Amino acid sequence: MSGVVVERPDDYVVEEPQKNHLTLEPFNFYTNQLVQKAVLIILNTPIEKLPFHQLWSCTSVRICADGGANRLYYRFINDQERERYIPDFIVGDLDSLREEVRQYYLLKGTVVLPQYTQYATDFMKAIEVAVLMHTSGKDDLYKPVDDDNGLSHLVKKYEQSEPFTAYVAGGIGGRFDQTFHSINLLYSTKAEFPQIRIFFVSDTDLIFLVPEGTTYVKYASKKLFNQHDPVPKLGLLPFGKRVVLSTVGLKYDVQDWVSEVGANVSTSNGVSGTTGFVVDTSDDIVVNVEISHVVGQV
Ligand SMILES: Nc1ncnc2c1ncn2[C@@H]1O[C@H](COP(=O)(O)OP(=O)(O)OP(=O)(O)O)[C@@H](O)[C@H]1O
Ligand SMILES: Cc1ncc(C[n+]2csc(CCO)c2C)c(N)n1
Repeated sequence: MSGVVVERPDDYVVEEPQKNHLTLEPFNFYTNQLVQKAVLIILNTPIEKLPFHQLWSCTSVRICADGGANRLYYRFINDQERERYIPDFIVGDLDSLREEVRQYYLLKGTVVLPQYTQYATDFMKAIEVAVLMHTSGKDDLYKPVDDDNGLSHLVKKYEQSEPFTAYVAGGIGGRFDQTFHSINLLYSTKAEFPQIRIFFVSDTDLIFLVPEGTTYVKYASKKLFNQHDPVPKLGLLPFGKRVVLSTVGLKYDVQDWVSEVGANVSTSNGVSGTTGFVVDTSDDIVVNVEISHVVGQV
């Protein structure tokens, strides 16, 4: 079998790579500082166990995909709390949006954008809003938009979009086709909107695409995203093509290791790197890192 696996100590100091690389800082939202150009997309899955306040305060545009607005609304027990968290947009076919929720956010100034097409998911529609907000066409979102598929046309009209980060609350771990759709969007948005960097935040994991090439995943400390496990669990998941992987800073570092669905896949690996780890991959893969935060901490 090709490739080598090397077991590392629980804490392993990793230097930033010398060669040309991409740096990702997926855990920055925990620092409560605004991540430049970040948006929050709230999907229709439970949000109670997410680090919600950090996600909210690190983003400047907040978009609910249809029933995601219900999740936001019912997260709060009274209007005094609720009115501090007003989304900018609610978008989708609106078959899940509760009437009292729609009324409330409309009164508070949220733009409600019906998009009735049944050839795109509400999540995809939310991504289109996020993209448009980073183009010169953002003002069009505040004018009437064709309510079937108008967003897709607008997105095509304004091609250039500035790079930005999208944190996605939920979308993983619920219905299996929806979960797979979320994973698929990591690949399809890279092709269609390469300027977006998507990070899914689930109850248990941070999930993101690591593109072909060398990526340095950087953080101040493992404690920032996981206070329970000194070696947070991690998976290197080749949902796309067969890949050849080399890593530095994982509990089970691999070198020239061939990985594909149906053969070897590195699951139940762990993060050893004290302030970062490096993944070198011949094609795009998905990485999940186990997160945990102290219960009760905002
Ligand atoms: N059970 C689930 N598991 C994972 N993600 C979900 C689940 N339900 C909804 N989502 C995500 O939340 C988004 C909004 O969902 P909502 O239930 O409001 O609309 P829907 O009409 O059921 O979904 P869609 O029309 O997008 O298929 C979906 O597009 C999807 O990304
Ligand atoms: C080949 C194909 N498969 C499934 C759907 C159904 N679908 C996909 S997204 C969506 C919107 C849900 O709000 C619906 C119903 C389709 N149109 N085409």
